[in-house]
Amino acid sequence: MTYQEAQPFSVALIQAHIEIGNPPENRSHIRALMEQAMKVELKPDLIVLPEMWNTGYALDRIHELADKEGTETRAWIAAFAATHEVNVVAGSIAEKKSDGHVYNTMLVFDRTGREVASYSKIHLFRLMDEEKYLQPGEEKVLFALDGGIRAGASICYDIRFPELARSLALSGANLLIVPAEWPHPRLHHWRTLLTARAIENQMYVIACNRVGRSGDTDFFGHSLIIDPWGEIIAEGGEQEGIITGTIESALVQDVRGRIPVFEDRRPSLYDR
Ligand SMILES: NC(=O)CCC(=O)C(=O)O
Repeated sequence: MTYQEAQPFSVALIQAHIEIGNPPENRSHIRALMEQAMKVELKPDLIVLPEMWNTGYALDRIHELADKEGTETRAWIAAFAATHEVNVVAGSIAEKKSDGHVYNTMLVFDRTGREVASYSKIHLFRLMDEEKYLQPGEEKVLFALDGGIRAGASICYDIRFPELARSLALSGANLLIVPAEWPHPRLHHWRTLLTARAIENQMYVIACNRVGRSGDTDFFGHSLIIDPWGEIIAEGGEQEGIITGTIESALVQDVRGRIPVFEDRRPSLYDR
């Protein structure tokens, strides 16, 4: 299927609870929610999962729990995508790569089950000790969905670095996808930063956050779909659920035409 600019593209965000350190339980739970998402009246064109959904932040056991070269996740998500003919941004998983390090990695599959991209989080979050256990990725990643939607990858803490989203937009992204495990008390930061990334880059932002308690941390959900004008199209509550919305990438060109931010940039005057 090839995406046409004026064609609505429907999205389902799987705002799930994640069981710390229990990949088999998380796999079957996430799969059940994905099956449920395929049964809604408006069949999604894209499913998005939250961050580190296989293990949660079980960082002290992450070398033992991480998916070895993402083999298991790749197999079942690819089969799901092909069976249901749906694009899947498989949030992110703890992936142990062949270099022996564990990465926080996003995997992306198209409707035929072909893997079209993988992105490892480049900014590790010290407040949750990521830098002690994980290896950062070293490159930004863009990918196309249905041949017409150009998406940029970003994972959770990455959204605090406007340089990344701007660089993805300058490279052609009209949509930013953000899997997350973002907890209280920073709901205000979450909503504000995501909205700012949408407004300043005049792009859609789709952000899927987990819910539930892990240790003494409360994850608040509030998954968001934000349009290029900064309007919130859909927002989850604090309970588990599937958040749906529709995007039209023609709106990106419309907003960029209304306020010519990209034409008015003065990069020669900025430090970087
Ligand atoms: N998993 C994360 O990267 C959390 C980021 C976060 O909570 C923040 O405030 O930034």
